[in-house]
Formats: sequence, structure tokens, C-alpha cells
Amino acid sequence: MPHDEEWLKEQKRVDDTIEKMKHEKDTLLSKVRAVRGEAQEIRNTFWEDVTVNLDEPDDVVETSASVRQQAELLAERERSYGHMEKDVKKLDRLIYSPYFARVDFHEEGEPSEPIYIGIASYRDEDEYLVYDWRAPISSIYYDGVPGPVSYQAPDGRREGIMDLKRQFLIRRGHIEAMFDTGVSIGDEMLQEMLGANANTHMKNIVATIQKEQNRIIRDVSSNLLFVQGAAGSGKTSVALQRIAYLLYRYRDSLHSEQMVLFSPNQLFNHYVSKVLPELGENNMQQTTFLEFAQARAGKKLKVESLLEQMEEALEGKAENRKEAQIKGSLAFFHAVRDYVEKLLNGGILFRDIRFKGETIVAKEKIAEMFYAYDKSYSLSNRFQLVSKKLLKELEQIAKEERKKPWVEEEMELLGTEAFLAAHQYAERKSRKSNDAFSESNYEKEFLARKIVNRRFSSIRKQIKTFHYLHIRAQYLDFLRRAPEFVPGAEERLDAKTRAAFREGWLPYEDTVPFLYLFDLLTGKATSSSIKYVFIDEIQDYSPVQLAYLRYLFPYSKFTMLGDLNQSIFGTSGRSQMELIKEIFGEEKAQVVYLTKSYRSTAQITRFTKEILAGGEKIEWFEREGDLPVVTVARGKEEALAKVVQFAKKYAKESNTVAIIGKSRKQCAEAYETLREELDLTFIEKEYSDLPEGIILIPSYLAKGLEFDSVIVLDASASVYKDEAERTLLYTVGTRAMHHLALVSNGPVTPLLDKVPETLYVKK
Ligand SMILES: Nc1ncnc2c1ncn2[C@@H]1O[C@H](COP(=O)(O)OP(=O)(O)OP(=O)(O)O)[C@@H](O)[C@H]1O
Repeated sequence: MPHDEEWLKEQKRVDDTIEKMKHEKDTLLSKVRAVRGEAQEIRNTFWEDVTVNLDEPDDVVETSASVRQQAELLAERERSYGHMEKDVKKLDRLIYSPYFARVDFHEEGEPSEPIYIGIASYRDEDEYLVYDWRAPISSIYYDGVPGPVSYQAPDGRREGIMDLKRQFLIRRGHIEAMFDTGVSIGDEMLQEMLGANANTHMKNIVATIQKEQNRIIRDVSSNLLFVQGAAGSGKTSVALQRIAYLLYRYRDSLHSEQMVLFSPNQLFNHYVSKVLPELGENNMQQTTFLEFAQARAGKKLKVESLLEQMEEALEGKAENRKEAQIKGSLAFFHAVRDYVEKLLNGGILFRDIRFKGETIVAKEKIAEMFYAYDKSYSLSNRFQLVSKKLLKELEQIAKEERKKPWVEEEMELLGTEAFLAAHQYAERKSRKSNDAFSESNYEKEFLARKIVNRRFSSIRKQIKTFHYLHIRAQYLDFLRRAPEFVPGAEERLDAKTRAAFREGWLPYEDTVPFLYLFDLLTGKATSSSIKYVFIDEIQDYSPVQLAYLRYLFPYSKFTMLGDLNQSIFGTSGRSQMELIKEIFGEEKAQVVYLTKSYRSTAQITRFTKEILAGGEKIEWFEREGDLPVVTVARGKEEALAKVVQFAKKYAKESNTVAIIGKSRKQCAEAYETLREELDLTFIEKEYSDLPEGIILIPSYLAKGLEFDSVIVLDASASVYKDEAERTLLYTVGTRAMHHLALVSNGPVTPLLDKVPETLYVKK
């Protein structure tokens, strides 16, 4: 295509800018080499430049100062080339694509100036050749159309006129597309972006952030930001760009470790892990609720995952649903607190501290110690004090223990190193006391102390972590007494949990109440260093979990993103939003709706929208594709043959094809047949990498992910049978970007009954 003059002018500017960047990169690289060389040199000669003299105490002090000085010098050099290397990486990204937009802007009476916007800023002497997308002025690109605009500058609101808004698609230094936009951020550009094939990692969206998304990204006034958005409306994307924005805006005071993102599973963590590094930022802390809870519960108790529980529920083994609901309610959370209050004067269950099969401090004694403290002391204070006391007592016990025969036996097994140390110690001691005869006693004393200390170190740790509190028994006691504390609980609730404890695991629904009970008793393990907490897929959090997160992060700002229509256990009666307001307070709380879906073609979004019963307000982005296909097969064999057919067809034009089954079990059964016909990867667990090509994956693991093509493994009436599965089917269908097929073994699910036949092809 011949380019007009304007295009050539822009390409020339791109060339000039890149030239300057390359030049700067070269200069930086030679500096990096020099500094790295210096650091290497310091490392090589580290000990030569240090004065080592350990004869007298003064010399030791001098030596350590000298070592410190050298180490600081080295660290400073390493830091400095670390920074430079980061800058080189930034330049590499800019050299590939220096910017994606230009807005011309002028304030009254001033000449119009072009502002070029890219993923990072670039300055040549005093002039900004590229502005960071997060800079204050860049917001006019996302918010405004040519005409009067304003933006928030550090010194107040600035007003002016936007004379031009232009977008670029630049790759490898070449302008591949250029659009001047009038109305909003160009649809052409979005078309380009959204039309591309899926990737195994999420991409950043900074070039095409939409106005409503920009509001969320740049919100700095809310303490609680709740985003309810349709599938594919960019919730996760917005969360990640928001993190990048906050890191930029508060770059002097906020670090990536002070932000944490709770995501649905590890697969998802892996999927989103490249967005921030691509934008030149470090990743925030990323965790899943399970990982977080497991770390708190310790190694001896395996926490059941939501995924395990879902598998049970989907396979129809959900007889405990009602109990799980009670345990997930806010009332239950409060009940734990009420129960703890009853323990102020008695009732805490302790366990013996044991060593070598024998009790060294009996639980009765600990209880006595505990309740001897004044009632005005909080329980957690008393635990602190008891631990202190027990540690002291342990010292005494250790002294006695050193005299026991087993210690002498263990001495025989010690290596030469220990004997040498003992010998040196004994020599010094006897020299001081002028008593050569007791040298061997000193040796023994030294070794006995060492042996007992080593064996006692785990007991010491146990005391510090309140192992002497019998938390499992205590929790079971609470569950047994549930009718006393929990409104609506008519029976005791300990049977399932008791059985699980015996097998060494903690049921999903017990996780939070169990940890909360422990925290209330022993003092909470809150983190005050986390400034921002992000929670994706918030609809899958129970009230108990939400209340616990608030309790754990009392000083943090929260951003929550979710879609009630994607709840894994169906939607519940009370609105989650009301509940969140109750838990987190309404002050500085902001609710934002995202209704436009960007992921899928218009045809797919129109179809999946109809799966939902309530006529939700979901808009689609006008991107054309084929109508979804619904195929009915007679029998399992034929159904799987159809799946194979679709997969082969789609694989030709897709990077990623996902065959999504309801449960892991259903996938596993199909896998045996499918693997003979297809080159496919079965994603069974969350700790997997997401490969390109064809994958087979259970519904709940596909949460938050997207694929070029999706094939619903079995959309029959026997699989997606009741209302509770409506949201699940919606979640599965909305994973598709370009192609969607539903294969049904026998009659199709009634959940499609209301979908007009014009919205899909029946084959
Ligand atoms: N402004 C945008 N520009 C370009 N692409 C966008 C934009 N907003 C969203 N997208 C794309 O739409 C897709 C869906 O985004 P994302 O996964 O963030 O949505 P979501 O709301 O979290 O979805 P879900 O709830 O279904 O998991 C992604 O491919 C994302 O890149």
C-alpha cells in the first residue's frame, strides 16, 4: 500500500526516535560492561583490599569494618548495573515499538504540541520524545476525543484542546497501521488487537484501554473498588494495568511486594505472569487462597482445595453442601468470635509438651499457667506470656536432660568437628580457671549442651508457634457446640471435619474458621506491609473468606473483580455486593460495572449472553466471526468423533484449542479415546504450564483463561442439568475468542432452551 505524506513523516519520526534510543542503548551497554568489570574486579581482589587482623578485639572491629566497606562497594556497583540493565531492557522494548499513540494538545493561547505515548517514557535531553502511558497527560488519550479535554496534573486540573488523536501499530520499528480517531479509542486498533490469535500468556492492553477501564485503572481515591464485569470485559487486564499504574504513580513509596493478587489457581498465575514484566514492572506477590491457607495451616494438615471440592460437587457427591454453606456464612465467622469469648475463663484445650515419648510439661500444668494470668489480659497476650514462661522452663528441663544416659550415647556418634570445638572450648575454660583436670568435664558439658539444644530446638519452635494449643480439638469443640453459637445450625457440625482430621486434611469449608480461631486465640498474623490487595474471581469467595481477608489486611486498599454470572456454585440469594459493603464498610467504596465483552466475537457473546437467565446487560464488541455450532450425537463414540472433528478443524487456524469438560473425571474418561486421534495435552492439575495446540481441561481450571477455539466436551442434558450449572456453562462458553462448538451426547442441555435458534447453527 502506498503511504501518504503523513505516514512517511511519522515513519521518519519513528526512525529518528529509534536511532536515538539505539545510541543511548550503546552508551548504556558500554557503561554496564565497565561497571560489571569493576564489580568483578572488586570480587577478585576482595580479600586483598581487606585488612584482616584478628589478634586483638580492636583489630577484629577494624577488620569487620573493612569487610563491610568492601561489601558495600560491591553492592553499590551491582545495584548500579542492575539499574542499567533494566534500562537497557526498557530501551529494547521501545526500539521494537516506541509508541502506540499520538495526541496533539494545546492550552489556550499556546501552540499545539504532539504527545507520543508508549509503554515507557523516553527523554532526549529536555524533551520527552515518548510519554509513559501512565503519565498524567496520557490520560487524555484514554478519556477524550478531539475537542476540549482536561487531565489531572500534579499541580491541579489542566484544561485544553485535543487537536488530533492518532494510533499506531508499530512492530520492529515499522508502522504497520495508523488510524486517526474521532469518537473514542479507535475500533480499528481494537479490532486488530482482538482479532489476533490467543497466546499462552496474557497480553497487556495499554494501547487500547477503554474509557471505562481507564477509570478503574487510575482510581486512587477508593479504599474498596468493586468491579462487576461481564465475561471478557477486561477485569483481569484492568487489575494488572492498575497495578502497573499504581507502581508508577507512587513509585517513590510503593513496591511490588506491597501488593498481592489473589487469583483462582496456579495455572492462572502462570497465565498472567508476563503482563507486568512486559510493562517494565516487577510482578506483585501472587497467591491463591489455597496456597495462602496452606502456608498458615502448616505441613501436617493438607488443606482441601476449591478445585477438589468442585470436583466432588460436579460429580454429584455434594451431600455436605448445606453444611458448607453454614460454615461459609458471615454468621459463622462471628460465631467463632463469640465462642472465643467464652474461653476467657476456661475451656482452652492444651496438649502435653513431649520429648522422646515422654511428657515434659503436662497440659494441665499449661492450663494452670494460662488461666493464672489476670482475666483482664487478652487471650493472645496470655499465649505470649505462657510461651515465654515455657521457654524458660524448657531451659531448666534441658539442664536436667543433659545428665541423662541417652546424651552420652549420642556423644559417641558425634563427628570430629564437634569434638574439636569441644576441645577448644574446654581448653579455654580450664586455662581461665587454671584447672587442667576438669578439661574433660568441660568437654562433656559442651557436647551435652550441644546435643540437647539440637534436640530441643524443634520443641522451642513448637512453643513459639503455640503447638501446645490443641487447635484441632478446640475447633472440633466449637463445631460440636455449633447450635449454641451459630444461628440456623440445629445440629453439631463436627462429623465430617473430625473424620478429615483423622486422615490429616482440612476440608475447604473449615479452612477459614479454623485459621480464624487460631488467630483469635494466639494473636493474629496480619500483614501491615501489604498496601493493596487485589482479588480476582471474587464471586467464588464465601462471606467467611471475605471477612477473614478484611481481618488479615486491616490497613490495605482492596480491588475486587468478579462476575456473579460465573459463580462456580451458581448465584446465591444475597447480593455479594451488599455483603462486601457490610464487611468492608461503605465509606470510600466504589462499584464499577463493565458491560462490554471484548474477548469473543459478536456471535459468541450474543449466544453466551442468552445462556444466562436474567437478560443481563452484556454488550458485545463488533467483531465478526462464525456462529457457534451445536451438534447432537447419538452415543458416546459419535460424540467423541465430533469433538475430534472440530478440534482438527479449529487447530488449523488457532494457536490454542480447548476441549472443556465439566469435571476432571469427565475429561479423564474422554482422554482415553481422544488421545488416540489427537495430539493433545490433558491439563489435570493447576500446577501445569499452558501449552499451545489442543488441550483438554476441566471447567474450573479454565477459569479466567481464554482460547482461540473452545469445544464443550459434552453439553447434554445429563451433564448440564440444573440451574446451578447455568453459570458454569456460561463460564465455559465465554472462554472462546473466535470459535465455539458444543457437542452433546444425546439431548442438548435445557439451559440452551431460551437461546434463539438464529444465534447458532445446529448440525
Ligand atoms: N481495552 C482492551 N484492549 C484490548 N484488549 C482487551 C481490552 N480489554 C479486554 N481485552 C481483551 O479481552 C480479553 C478478556 O480480558 P480479561 O481476561 O481481562 O477479561 P475478564 O473480564 O477478566 O474475563 P473473565 O471474567 O471472562 O475471565 C483479553 O484477551 C484481553 O486482552
